[in-house]
Amino acid sequence: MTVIPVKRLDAAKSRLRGAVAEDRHPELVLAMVADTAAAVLNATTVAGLIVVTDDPVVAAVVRKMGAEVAADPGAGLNAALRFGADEVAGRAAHRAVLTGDLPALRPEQLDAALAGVTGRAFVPDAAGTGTVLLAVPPRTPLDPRFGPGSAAAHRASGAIPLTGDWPGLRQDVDSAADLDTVLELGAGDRTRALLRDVGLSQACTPAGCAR
Ligand SMILES: Nc1nc2c(ncn2[C@@H]2O[C@H](COP(=O)(O)OP(=O)(O)OP(=O)(O)O)[C@@H](O)[C@H]2O)c(=O)[nH]1
Ligand SMILES: C=C(OP(=O)(O)O)C(=O)O
Repeated sequence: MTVIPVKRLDAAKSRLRGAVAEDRHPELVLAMVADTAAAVLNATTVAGLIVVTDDPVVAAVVRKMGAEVAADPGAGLNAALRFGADEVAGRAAHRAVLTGDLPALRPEQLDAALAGVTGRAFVPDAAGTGTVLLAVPPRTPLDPRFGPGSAAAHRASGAIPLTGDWPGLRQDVDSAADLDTVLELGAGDRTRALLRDVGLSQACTPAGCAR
């Protein structure tokens, strides 16, 4: 089972504000969440998805896609993750938590990363400082340490870093520059459509991408 935490859309991705017009910001965040969720739900090794959120729009969209929704306990990101992981304990071999800002995630990249989970393990983000995925086998506490410098915190807590050729999995979107990168990697349909709509899309050919 996989868990994705999502902040309320009016508060989410504050560092990304300004990348698109203010009134389109919630749509962009939602599109990235939906593309992340779609990739997770299409992964063959994932038994199901639970989204921990207090946002009614996010809840409605991901439910329609086939995810379950749990209310955010309201005590921050790691509390939301612990709560989500507890909700699915005993329902699957492995539990994985994933950030909701991975619009270029591909199901096969998630499958490949999860195949390497033999103990408590994490996937650092592309920058190497943050974390995009933390996973545990049965009966192992999740002990999430997301937040600034989380890759070092997960490593220091004994989690095994997993690295592989998983560019879509590792590329989270925190800034406007990250949007360019996910477009180059190949963002999911919803994110690409939104960015095209606001004039930020790229035209890609086998020779490369150009604005
Ligand atoms: N349910 C829940 N999700 C959270 C919370 N804080 C962060 N998240 C989610 O955790 C994931 C990773 O968080 P960040 O990359 O820091 O995203 P963010 O907090 O929206 O971004 P900034 O406002 O720019 O810090 C995203 O999917 C967020 O929506 C929280 O308190 N509750
Ligand atoms: C919350 C995190 O993401 P970011 O640093 O990308 O905000 C994290 O890496 O723990």
